Amino acid sequence: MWRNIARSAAASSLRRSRRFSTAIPGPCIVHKRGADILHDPWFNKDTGFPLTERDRLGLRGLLPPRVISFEHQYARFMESYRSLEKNTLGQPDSVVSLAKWRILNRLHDRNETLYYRVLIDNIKDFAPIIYTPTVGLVCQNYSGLFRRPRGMYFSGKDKGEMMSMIYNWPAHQVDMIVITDGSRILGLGDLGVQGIGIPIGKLDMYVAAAGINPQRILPIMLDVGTNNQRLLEDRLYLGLRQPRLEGEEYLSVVDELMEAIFTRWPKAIVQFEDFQMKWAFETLQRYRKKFCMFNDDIQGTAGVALAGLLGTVRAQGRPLTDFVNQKIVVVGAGSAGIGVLNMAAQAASRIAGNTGASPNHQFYLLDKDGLITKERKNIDPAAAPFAKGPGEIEGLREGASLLEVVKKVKPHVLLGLSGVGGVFNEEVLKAMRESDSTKPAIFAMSNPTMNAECTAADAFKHAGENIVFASGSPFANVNLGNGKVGHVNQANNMYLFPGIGLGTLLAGAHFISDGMLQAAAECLASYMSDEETQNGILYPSIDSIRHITAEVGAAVLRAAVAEELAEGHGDVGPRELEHMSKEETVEYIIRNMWFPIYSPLVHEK
Ligand SMILES: NC(=O)c1ccc[n+]([C@@H]2O[C@H](COP(=O)([O-])OP(=O)(O)OC[C@H]3O[C@@H](n4cnc5c(N)ncnc54)[C@H](O)[C@@H]3O)[C@@H](O)[C@H]2O)c1
Ligand SMILES: O=C(O)C[C@H](O)C(=O)O
Ligand SMILES: [Mg+2]
Repeated sequence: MWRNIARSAAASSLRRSRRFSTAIPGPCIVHKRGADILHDPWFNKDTGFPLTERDRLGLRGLLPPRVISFEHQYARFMESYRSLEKNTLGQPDSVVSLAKWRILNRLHDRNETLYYRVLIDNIKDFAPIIYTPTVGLVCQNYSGLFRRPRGMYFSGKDKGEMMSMIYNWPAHQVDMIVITDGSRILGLGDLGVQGIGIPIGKLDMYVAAAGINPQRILPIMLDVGTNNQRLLEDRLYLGLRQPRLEGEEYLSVVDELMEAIFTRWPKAIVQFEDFQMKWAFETLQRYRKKFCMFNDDIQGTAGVALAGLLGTVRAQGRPLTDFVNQKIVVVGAGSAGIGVLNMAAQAASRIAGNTGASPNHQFYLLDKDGLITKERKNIDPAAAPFAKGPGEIEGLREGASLLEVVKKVKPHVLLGLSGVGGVFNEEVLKAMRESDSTKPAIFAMSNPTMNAECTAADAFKHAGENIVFASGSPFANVNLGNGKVGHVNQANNMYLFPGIGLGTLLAGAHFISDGMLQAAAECLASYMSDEETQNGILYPSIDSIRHITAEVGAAVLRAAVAEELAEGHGDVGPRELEHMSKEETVEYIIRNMWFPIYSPLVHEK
């Protein structure tokens, strides 16, 4: 009975997702035979190899005789996943999440086609396991969890060797690379080499959401040491046991890696992820015009937050032009917080029609030392444009506490990117009841869950039921009683980075412009209907992430075409891209999404 239910549920979700599949899978060339294929997750089909293929590839006798269909393999995996869920009921969240991660990771290591199919079809359930928040726990426990490597590892000790090392990667073509130096993993700090989990999780989202072929992705860890004393003393730690490289020494290592990457794959796109603030901004500035790259924490996050901020204006039933009047308090002046403010300021001045008035007078920025004003000593240059002058903050002093700021400003929006769990405490949330907005917005965007500025339940309890709430990590909707539900949005850059990467790739752009990023944010902002935003729903459900990504990708591609940055991809040249309508561009993007289906394997020496 259960088997049938599991199978029919699997079959219906397979049907649902087929709209993204290409009709008949073309053959796939493989340069291996026999057991080597079974041990290669790109090509392995486990018991799914048809008999003719077993003969052709020298697999006969290496597998049990019965051939199991893909649908049956899928149902079998889902059954074991569901029984794991049943068997771990009542155990601590971290134990359950890690057990789920392990079973998914084992499949990932064995059979990527089946892995990505279950991931795509069950993205809402599985994203919190392979991505945020569980990926944070995985990074924290990486040395103990390590079984086999994934991606590439470059270290400070490889200086002078990177250009040849990059050719050790087995794929001929790589489209998307996510790279970290592990220095600021989510809100968990410096995790050194253990941060490799982040590029892996981000690239899984690229496959699931953007349909990038998993044979063309590459997670990279750049290990320049760690300043995390606990890791340096941990005998199981797998990274370099030395303090982080700094200054020119650090930059020369990153330079060498970037040169190596783009020498081998000139058309690749590189996403920088979870670099500590000083290097996040510095590397973005250094490489942005030279290579096709972006920083997701600065630029991806900014677009997602801006879409949410515009959504909160619509949620109040006000026209978008009212955005310039919104008082926004940003807590956290790091790469993410400053990135958000830069993009919000650009949007405000666009909306204000470039009147020349200071676009950011409605923004308030706090860091660990409180409100940032022009009196701040050694102010970070990136934060300086948002520092308040004496005339702008009557009654507030340099370093004023968050509570003081909220009480005085009565902001429309309170947005946290501080990495500190619980800083939106009961008093702060209660103070938001006095907000000048009819629907105050609370964005607790820090990750993972423990580091969120507040929980969803606390936000609705203390700040009131009429708030709009969003968090970076997933929380369940809140039951407000009397049949009412407090909707929880997930304000996470996963809604944008896959579309930014895919749109740039298919445009064949060599540079990711502000216009392309702005197009991505605007596309996400306009995705929801007025009715949805007025019900506090600012972002779509993650179930539709492939569709959102197709739309965002098309917006990015069209912006690249408009700016004459598109050079085309494969057989499709810039002229053809130029002549595509909006709908045709979305269709083009969808047609180019890889979909997990077993292809006939053809051996070639
Ligand atoms: N939801 C998303 O999509 C998303 C995207 C990017 C980053 N993030 C999260 O945002 C957080 C910050 O990321 P980042 O790259 O900006 O980090 P960062 O280290 O560059 O910056 C953190 C900032 O928070 C400030 N801060 C620390 N303690 C504070 C306190 N008690 N009160 C006020 N400010 C405080 C610091 O002074 C610093 O300015 C992380 O938890 C990260 O996971 C979420
Ligand atoms: O990784 C995430 O979930 C979002 C973001 O990039 C972060 O650093 O927190
Ligand atoms: Mg990040």
